[in-house]
Amino acid sequence: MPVVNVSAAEEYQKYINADKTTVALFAADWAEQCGQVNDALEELAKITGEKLQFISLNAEQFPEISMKHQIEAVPTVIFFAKGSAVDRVDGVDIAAISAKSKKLAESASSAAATGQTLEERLKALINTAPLMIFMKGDRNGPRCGFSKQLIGIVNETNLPYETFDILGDEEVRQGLKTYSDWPTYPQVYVKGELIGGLDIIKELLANNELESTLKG
Ligand SMILES: N[C@@H](CCC(=O)N[C@@H](CS)C(=O)NCC(=O)O)C(=O)O
Repeated sequence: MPVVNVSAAEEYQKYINADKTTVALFAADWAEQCGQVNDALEELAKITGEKLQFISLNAEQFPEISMKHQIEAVPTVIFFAKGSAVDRVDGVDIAAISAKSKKLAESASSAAATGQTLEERLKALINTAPLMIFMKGDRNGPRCGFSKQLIGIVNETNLPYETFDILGDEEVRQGLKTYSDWPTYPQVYVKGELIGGLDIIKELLANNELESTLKG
């Protein structure tokens, strides 16, 4: 399916709320670079056609939508999964748009192959191990100070655990925040139940309750 030029708000809503992930280009006629991004999306649509859908809309024609998504410059591309913005690229960064689109198409394929919904996938992921940590990076290379501190504390307990790098999967990164109603990473789960982030782990440590809590 080629890039669909959306001309009504209802049409836009229908696309972004669909089961298929939507790549939406916020554009303006006067900004030449939007054409470049549109052409790139047309090419991506040929490759990822079945997995993703592509739309473009005139940002100025939809001021409320543009404001809601803080469109400060055109072109901006926003990736929507079931109505929620899960990622974006501001400006003409064709490589980033292409990489993100391909990644989302891949995760759509794996979800389709296993027949899993995102919720089922998240549930399976948080139950991967009795002690499960969702973080930025991994235990050998945490990519955020909070995740690094958390790994340092958990390592002291010598308990076995598994990690999931949310930086490699935007759908999980955003989806788990909603699923668990917890807006940040790291997130620590024991037997599928959320314990909390770094502050909670520090609190448990200070109260001498960390090891017993992590054992479940
Ligand atoms: N006070 C938090 C600190 C964690 C935090 O603020 N994480 C931020 C920055 S690494 C985060 O995950 N933001 C959301 C995101 O990056 O998706 C805790 O106790 O875990």
